[in-house]
Amino acid sequence: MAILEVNNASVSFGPISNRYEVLNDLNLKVEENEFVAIIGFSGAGKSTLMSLLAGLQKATSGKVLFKQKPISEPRPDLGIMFQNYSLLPWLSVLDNVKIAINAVQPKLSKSALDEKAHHYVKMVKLDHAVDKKPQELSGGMRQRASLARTLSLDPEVLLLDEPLSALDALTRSELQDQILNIWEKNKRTVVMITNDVDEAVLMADRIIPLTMGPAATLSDEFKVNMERPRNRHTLNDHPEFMRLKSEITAFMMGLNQESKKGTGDVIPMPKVKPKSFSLPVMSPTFKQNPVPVKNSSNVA
Ligand SMILES: Nc1ncnc2c1ncn2[C@@H]1O[C@H](COP(=O)(O)OP(=O)(O)OP(=O)(O)O)[C@@H](O)[C@H]1O
Repeated sequence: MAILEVNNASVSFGPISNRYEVLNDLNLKVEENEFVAIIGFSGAGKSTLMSLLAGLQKATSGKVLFKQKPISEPRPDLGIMFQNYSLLPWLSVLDNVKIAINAVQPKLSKSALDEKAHHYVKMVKLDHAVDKKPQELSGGMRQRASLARTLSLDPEVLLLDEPLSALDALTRSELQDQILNIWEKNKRTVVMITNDVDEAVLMADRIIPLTMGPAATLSDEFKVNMERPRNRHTLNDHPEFMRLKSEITAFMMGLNQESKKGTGDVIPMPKVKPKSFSLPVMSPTFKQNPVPVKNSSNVA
């Protein structure tokens, strides 16, 4: 039975006279303990989709259900990690994690809270920076602090909006493994947004492309029929990995081409004809000694 379900959901912004439809008629079913990757271009509406799944954004039409019940507001069992970190700037890394844990487990003793917060900070390899404030961290460190905070809530569903995009390749690999570990060991459900096809194939059970906006929608999925644990070191030689990677890449390039059709490249000209047009006949003296014409745009 699906733990998370989207039924014919659309999201639009702006007044009725000037509606901007970001998402159109989305349908999605995520089963318990599944790992689903959503892949899409910048501006397609991926974050809007995540906000919709997290209960932060209401659907203009259609429904979003968690365990068969409509999601009306954010809830701790749907843990979202935003692309833009959203850490509290006046709190240290440790306190940012503590405040999140405290919100869902207010009765935890001070020492238990401290221990739990340290556990998650260590998990994302930020133990050397526990006392640093967000502005003292690099982008990648902020991303890790944000991930620690989301993981510390121990949510049933992890909604990860490009969680690894600001990381260097090595840290990115390490955190991919961490997320996979947490998902496998704790039997969690993950919906992750990424724009990295390799990452999606390495991590997910299913990969669902989001078409280009406006009015983006979810395309047919790609199933990743590869045994787990997947070995990142031999992945490039795996025939299924190579097949999926090339099929998904070709599909995404097709979406990109499709969205360019009829836009930007050729500007349609209005269907108007000048009434009459003839060049003035110039006198011989003008040809020999033309008086320069002052152009308003280059007059000092
Ligand atoms: N609250 C809002 N009001 C009006 N327009 C919005 C709002 N939120 C998002 N949009 C518009 O919806 C579109 C999709 O935005 P969204 O942030 O979901 O895209 P994205 O795929 O996550 O982009 P990126 O990968 O660049 O972060 C954009 O054109 C954005 O301007």
